[in-house]
Amino acid sequence: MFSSFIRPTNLSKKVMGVIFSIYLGVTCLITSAQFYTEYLITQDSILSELKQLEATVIGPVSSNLWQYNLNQLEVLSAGLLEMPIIEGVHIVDANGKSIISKKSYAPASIPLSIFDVKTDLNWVLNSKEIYLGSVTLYSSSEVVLDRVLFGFSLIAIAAVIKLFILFCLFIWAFDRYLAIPLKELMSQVDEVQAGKEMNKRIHLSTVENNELTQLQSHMNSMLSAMEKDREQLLEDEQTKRNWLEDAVAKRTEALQILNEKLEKLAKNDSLTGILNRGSFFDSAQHLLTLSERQKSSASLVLMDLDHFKMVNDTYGHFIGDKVLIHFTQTIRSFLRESDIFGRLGGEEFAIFLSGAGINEASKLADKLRKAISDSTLEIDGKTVTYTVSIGVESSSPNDHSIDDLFKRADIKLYGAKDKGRDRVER
Ligand SMILES: Nc1nc2c(ncn2[C@@H]2O[C@H](COP(=O)(O)OP(=O)(O)OP(=O)(O)O)[C@@H](O)[C@H]2O)c(=O)[nH]1
Repeated sequence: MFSSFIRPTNLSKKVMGVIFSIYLGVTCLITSAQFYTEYLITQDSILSELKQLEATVIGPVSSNLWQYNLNQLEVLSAGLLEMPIIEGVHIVDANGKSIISKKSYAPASIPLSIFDVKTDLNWVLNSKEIYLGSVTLYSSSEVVLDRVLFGFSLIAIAAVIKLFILFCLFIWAFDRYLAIPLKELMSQVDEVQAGKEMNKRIHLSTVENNELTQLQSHMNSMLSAMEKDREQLLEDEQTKRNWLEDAVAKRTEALQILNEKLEKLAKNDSLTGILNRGSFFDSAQHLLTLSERQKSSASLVLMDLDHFKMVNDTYGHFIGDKVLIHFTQTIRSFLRESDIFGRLGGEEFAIFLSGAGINEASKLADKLRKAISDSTLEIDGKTVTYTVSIGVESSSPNDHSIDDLFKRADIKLYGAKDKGRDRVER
């Protein structure tokens, strides 16, 4: 019946159990003390009633005993036994011999306790008091209990009613001031825990300022501190992430630049910056295949500086290098974007011209030769001039490999050298 009334929490059950056990124990103790006190008071009142009775009957009993009228004594004692508070009557003579001994209860059902009042019987003759014996009236616990029972029943019923009313009031108060707010607090804590909103706070519907509202404000302070910490953590994490992304981006950029440099180094000649032998032949082969497919012509211009050893020997390697750079820059200024220019090694260079026939290539070669032989270099106060020999060869439909074209151009170049240098052979 109470299970729906009491909030189903272990705490409430435990608190109720403890409080009601204590309350029940205390109530039982007080009720027992009340009952015992009532018993003693009732017993005293019965004793005084017995004494009054004895005082009333002492005259007739003494008279009958003086006359030794046993029949009258029998009737008198039977009459006394009829009274509800008397359980027994005992009359003895002056020698202590029992004359009347009557009990209202059966020998098998002796009461728990028996108490009595005893009075001596005297007879006055010629102003002289003669001792006749004594009369004792008995009463018992049964009589006291009979009287007390009603009052005690009232006390017990009042105690049970009080207990029940207090029980209900306590449950209501416990529920109203503790169980409901606690349940509300728990459900809001669960909501905060389950939800993603960090700014959510606990808000109890009770407005009284008590330990629960203090707990609520402590919890809210804790939640605020947690939110602040979390925000700080997120901020730190974001800063770290930004720093990391920045570092990765910088490193990637550096790697890209390095890769480009490496690629350039692998493909280009370190002194002149134009394609090296390997890259030149790769690109030239690719373009030759393309020209072959497009059935267009292509030409290879092979160049070798004349008596370059002498330049080195005369001016030194440093100036020799400057001459190589000057040669490269001069040739490059005559070329188109689509032309391929490379250093094959030492002082030997080559140009691959896509879409150019032998005439066009020879014309260009002559322009180049003339530009070189006309140029004058002023280095460290020294004037240097030099020439170049050129062999020109155009592709034929049978040229699948750049090596074939190169071999033929090389022969032409040697021809130019043989014929006196500073010449173009085709
Ligand atoms: N300064 C410099 N000299 C180089 C470089 N590469 C090769 N040489 C020199 O170029 C010279 C080439 O000499 P040779 O092969 O005898 O040819 P040449 O003297 O030009 O004579 P011909 O080709 O017959 O006209 C050598 O002395 C090499 O040391 C370089 O990168 N820098």
